[in-house]
Amino acid sequence: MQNVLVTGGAGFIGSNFIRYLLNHDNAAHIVNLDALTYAGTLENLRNLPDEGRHTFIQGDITDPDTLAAVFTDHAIDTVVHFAAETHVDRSITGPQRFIQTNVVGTMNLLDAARQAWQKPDGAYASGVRFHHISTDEVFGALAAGEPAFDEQTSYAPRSPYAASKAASDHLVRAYFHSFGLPVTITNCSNNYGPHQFPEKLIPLMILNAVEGKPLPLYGDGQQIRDWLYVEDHCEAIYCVLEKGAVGETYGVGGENQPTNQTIVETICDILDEWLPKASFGSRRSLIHYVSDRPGHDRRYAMNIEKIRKELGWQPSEDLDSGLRKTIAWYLENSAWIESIRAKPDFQAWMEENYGRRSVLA
Ligand SMILES: Cc1cn([C@H]2C[C@H](O)[C@@H](COP(=O)(O)OP(=O)(O)O[C@H]3O[C@H](C)C(=O)[C@H](O)[C@H]3O)O2)c(=O)[nH]c1=O
Repeated sequence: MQNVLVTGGAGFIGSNFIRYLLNHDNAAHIVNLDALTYAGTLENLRNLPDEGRHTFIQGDITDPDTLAAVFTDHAIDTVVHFAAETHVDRSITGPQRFIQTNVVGTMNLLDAARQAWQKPDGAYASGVRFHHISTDEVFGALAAGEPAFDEQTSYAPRSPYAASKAASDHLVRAYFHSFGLPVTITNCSNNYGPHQFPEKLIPLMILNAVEGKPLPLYGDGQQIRDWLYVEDHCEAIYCVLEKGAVGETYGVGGENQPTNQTIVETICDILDEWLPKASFGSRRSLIHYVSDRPGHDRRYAMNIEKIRKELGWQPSEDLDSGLRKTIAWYLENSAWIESIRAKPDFQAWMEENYGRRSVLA
């Protein structure tokens, strides 16, 4: 792994991965290709360790010419593909962009890798790897008590976002089987941690609770996610790049499965402990139950026995300490928050989203 193309490296997980790689791998040079859509920001790349090994290029994976030039100009030997539209609510109000970026963009990237790496005899340059970052949402929804998803679970996506990621996973496997492209895939559970865009549950609730704004829980708030601290996720990806077998898929989860209500209550309690007492009393009083997300998946959970047994990875962050680190980061990074808030798309989305949901209780 010498010249690593990270797509979507100005986003939440991608920028955390770049930091992780620069800290843990002395040799890797990173080319970060990011379109800087609403969720990507150069603020995520401030103060990188060993900055000289990071090159930023603004560009879109839906443009094949951009991709061909990046592979040629930078002699890319490894791809770690994060670039995607990721917010389920946005996929419900506007699926088009999800298909363009997540499906067409992934296929373009697979084509570019194949063109750059495949020799005339059909063999590939040695040591090349295409790693695809995916999600446990491709497996659909679990009921309470059902066993967690694993690598054998059938695909059953239910949101346009999940369907687009399922399609991208199928394409990556198709390029392995049809063209021999050396691929690996990870399907991760819900990430949280520093630099996450505040449209997602945890950062939205932190910022609203700090400001005394309503905390909108969808439906009954009893949905379950499997929360994975982003640095644990980055470690898992690095582990798969180092030790994972070509053609294989690995599930990555956090083994923390509280209800959404418990997560939000815990955030409120930590802020009550850390900040001066609010005039309205406990921050839990800000919780409002609002109309549910259409087709809301009840529960996700990822079985991690394969990656644990075969590659020796397991998450190390427990939810309470991970949440405390995350909340501390948001409290200490007001400049980052202001830069996100200044984005016109952020304001428009928050207004539209709050307007759409009626407060039920
Ligand atoms: C924003 C928001 C969310 N929620 C609920 C909806 C979900 O049950 C849970 C988490 O929602 P969020 O939108 O943060 O994430 P998911 O829909 O679970 O999907 C996330 O995790 C997977 C793995 C990905 O692959 C997605 O890219 C990622 O966005 O909280 C609320 O109750 N209120 C809110 O205001």
